[in-house]
Amino acid sequence: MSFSVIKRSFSTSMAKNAIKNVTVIGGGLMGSGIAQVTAQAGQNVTLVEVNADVLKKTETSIATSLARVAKKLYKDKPSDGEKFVAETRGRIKGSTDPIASVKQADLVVEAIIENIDIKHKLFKDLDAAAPPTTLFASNTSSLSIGEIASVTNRKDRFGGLHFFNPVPVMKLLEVIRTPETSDETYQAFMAWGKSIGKVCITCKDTPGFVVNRLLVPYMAEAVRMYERGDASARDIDTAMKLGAGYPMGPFELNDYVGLDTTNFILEGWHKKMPENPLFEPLESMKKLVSEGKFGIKSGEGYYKYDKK
Ligand SMILES: CCCCCCCC(=O)CC(=O)SCCNC(=O)CCNC(=O)[C@H](O)C(C)(C)COP(=O)(O)OP(=O)(O)OC[C@H]1O[C@@H](n2cnc3c(N)ncnc32)[C@H](O)[C@@H]1OP(=O)(O)O
Ligand SMILES: NC(=O)C1=CN([C@@H]2O[C@H](COP(=O)(O)OP(=O)(O)OC[C@H]3O[C@@H](n4cnc5c(N)ncnc54)[C@H](O)[C@@H]3O)[C@@H](O)[C@H]2O)C=CC1
Repeated sequence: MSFSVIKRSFSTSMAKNAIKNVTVIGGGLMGSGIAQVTAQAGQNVTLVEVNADVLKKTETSIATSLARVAKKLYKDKPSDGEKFVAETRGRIKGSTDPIASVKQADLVVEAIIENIDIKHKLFKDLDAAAPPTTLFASNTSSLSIGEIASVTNRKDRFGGLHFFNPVPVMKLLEVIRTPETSDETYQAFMAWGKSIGKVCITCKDTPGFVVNRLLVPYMAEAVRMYERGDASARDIDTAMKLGAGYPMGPFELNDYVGLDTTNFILEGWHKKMPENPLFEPLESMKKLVSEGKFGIKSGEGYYKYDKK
């Protein structure tokens, strides 16, 4: 009896605190997807970018992705698909003013470039501007959530929400709690992840969390095999797709994510953990990055791509 009373008051307080207004900072590859899936779930999104031109590009990429989702969801009724796209887009408001964008926010998800100094500057400004109840999260791939949160006065209301690329397709959300993230914040993150259709797992604030801590060494060993001449990149990719059931081989995935990103992660972890041989930098990847060959986004990485 007393249990059911407690349960009711807990769920009432959760319902009262449900996240409805989300601000996403950064509308690149990840931020555009995060904004899209949040709006698809019926929540209001403010999407912040550095200028109007980038916002326009973000808007186009969300429209393209939404059209793919609509085609799948409403294949027998295209008019409903059009309505879905229009309504979802209508819930996303673009902004170039991060300070104003957080005034009404229940949750802020940061997805700007992977640079600790730039993230620190942003969160310092947002912390001063946002209501004390606003929850903050970073989508960082490789940095420490605690270190990012250290410049704010809301370390208990700060955690990691790590999405996967492409966000509209990948079902996983890693919810990261630091030793200072409160239980209430953690529960709110888990509930929010579920509300936008993701399957949440929890991980401590350790380098790479779960997926990247396993994926990066795997990818690095594949590159070492190629550098030793054991097998070609194409054959390693074919082997891992047909022999291990991966949707993409390690070189295709590397080109898809961006070699600049994986190289940055590896170098950062090598600097932090120089004794760990898994994170030794990769000569072929460093060379490609120095030549501006970042993978699909630049037209060439381990493979060549037609520029659209
Ligand atoms: C090296 C490690 C370094 C880590 C660096 C940091 C990175 C991180 O922090 C975390 C990460 O994100 S790690 C990367 C995780 N992502 C992956 O592993 C993707 C693996 N690839 C795939 O799942 C499929 O090839 C994929 C889904 C991408 C494409 O599938 P297909 O090859 O079958 O191609 P499609 O037929 O075009 O697509 C399949 C269905 O998905 C829909 N779709 C794809 N992209 C979409 C998008 N952007 N928006 C909306 N819908 C999308 C597409 O419509 C299709 O749907 P169906 O028609 O129903 O099949
Ligand atoms: N690329 C990937 O597969 C994944 C990346 N991540 C993480 O997500 C974050 C974003 O990565 P991507 O979307 O790949 O990068 P991206 O380079 O595609 O997008 C970053 C966007 O942030 C914008 N930006 C930079 N500074 C800003 C600021 N102060 N205010 C507002 N916007 C700003 C840039 O204009 C750019 O459009 C990084 O922390 C990355 O580690 C996480 C999961 C997967």
